[in-house]
Amino acid sequence: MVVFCLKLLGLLAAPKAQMCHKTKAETGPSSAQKTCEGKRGQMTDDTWGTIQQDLLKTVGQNNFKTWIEPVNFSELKDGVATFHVPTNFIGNYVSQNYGDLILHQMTQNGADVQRMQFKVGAKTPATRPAPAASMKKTSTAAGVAAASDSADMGMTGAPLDARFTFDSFVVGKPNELANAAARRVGEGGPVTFNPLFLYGGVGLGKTHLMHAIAWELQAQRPDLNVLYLSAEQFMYRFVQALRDRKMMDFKELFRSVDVLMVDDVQFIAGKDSTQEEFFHTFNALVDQNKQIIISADRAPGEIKDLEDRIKSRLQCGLVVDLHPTDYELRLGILQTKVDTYRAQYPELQLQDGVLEFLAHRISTNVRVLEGALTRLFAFASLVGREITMELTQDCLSDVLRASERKVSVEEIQRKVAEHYNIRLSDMIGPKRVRTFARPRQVAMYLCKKLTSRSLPEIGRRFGGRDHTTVMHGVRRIEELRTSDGQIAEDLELLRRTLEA
Ligand SMILES: Nc1ncnc2c1ncn2[C@@H]1O[C@H](COP(=O)(O)OP(=O)(O)OP(=O)(O)O)[C@@H](O)[C@H]1O
Repeated sequence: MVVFCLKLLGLLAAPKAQMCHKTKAETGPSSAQKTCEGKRGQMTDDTWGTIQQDLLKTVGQNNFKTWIEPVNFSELKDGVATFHVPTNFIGNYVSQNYGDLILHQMTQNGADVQRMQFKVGAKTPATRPAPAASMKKTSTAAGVAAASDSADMGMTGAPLDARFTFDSFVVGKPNELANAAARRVGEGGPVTFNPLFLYGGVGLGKTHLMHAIAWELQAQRPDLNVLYLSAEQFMYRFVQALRDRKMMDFKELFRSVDVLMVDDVQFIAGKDSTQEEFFHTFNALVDQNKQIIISADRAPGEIKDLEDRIKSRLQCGLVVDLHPTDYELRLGILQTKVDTYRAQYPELQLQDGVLEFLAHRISTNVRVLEGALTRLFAFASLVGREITMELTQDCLSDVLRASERKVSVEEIQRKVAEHYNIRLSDMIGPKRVRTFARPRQVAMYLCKKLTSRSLPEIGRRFGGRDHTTVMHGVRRIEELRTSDGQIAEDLELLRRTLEA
């Protein structure tokens, strides 16, 4: 029988980051290990305490404090040992580096353990549940699959991450509209725009905002049935219902929600029958004036292999995008994160200028930015040193290298030509009319600012022009940037597109 209870509270059981540590022990402890067991399968907090003491001896004080101490044993059930960890990063690190060791110690202490999983969150959930996994992000940095939440979630939605709330979402110019729209929908008032369509590049906060809306709806309108799931999960449910001949149940379930939230809708592109079902679900809910919230990595019209009728439906409501982060937003996010880290690592000193440096240098997505900061704090704590510029460059050299801008002259020429709606050949060609000359100068200016090419090199790429022509062009745009609002706006937009 299908479970009809979609109340958000019922959807919140599984963790955000379940990291299964599968090792050779998955096939069962060795016979030698089995013989040394006392009470088979027993494992208590005390046993974990004993194991921790053993681990302390093996890994040393510093590693122990950083990695093992924050790990809390939760339960051992059906051969699966569950631990709670404060962050994904710690869970992944422990799983990768100490997984075998912990498993070994547990077996030595008589525990019948075959597998371990690390869940982010406190051991005993407070009013809010422990951070939970969304179906779409099932793999972890440890390269292991998430636990089988997909198998046992029945017909409920994906759990929510307790960290993804409006309170923890830092608002800046690039995301203020998306944030305002999300907040409005989160109030659960009369449906004004349907659907709300949020889109943006990787790691810019789409999922964070979706979860924040769901949390807010839960607080403001506990009477509503809210269903949050990824498009992948929607497809999974659909296929399962087809297989089990339970399509009526499936339809009824999806049509009985008050708010349907589907994350990463681009996933269903090219999947014909899933699209068809999604289309019918969508229409049925809109007809009943039920709120739909969708996220995707691009605008509806730009999702390839998505049927036109779906594209047009998705465009019917409010379409808002999360722009690539700017420097101020990145700095704001870093400062907010640092405040939380200070509680976790009170002894750590952070030199002035480090956050500004990171906000300047890491211009990719927020996930990368967060990851860099987490690594930096963990590293500084391990080596017991102040976070200086030098330590930052050492510790994050790979991230910093990967984030170096690699915009090419050709890319700039193409984007600028597109922006001003002229042909590429006219931009590079000899014509001097203003319609072509100004975009050409803008492109030269951006080449100078965003690439490491010299003036003569740039000149060569612009139809063999002399370096003095390039210099003149760059200077002219520099002047116009302060006196002509339109040029300033064009430059900002182009720079953002090129750096995205
Ligand atoms: N404005 C913000 N304030 C605070 N944290 C943010 C912000 N934007 C993104 N983040 C954080 O960055 C990480 C990535 O965000 P999220 O998962 O929401 O990205 P996404 O847009 O869904 O990416 P993807 O396309 O990969 O699914 C999350 O940890 C999220 O909390």
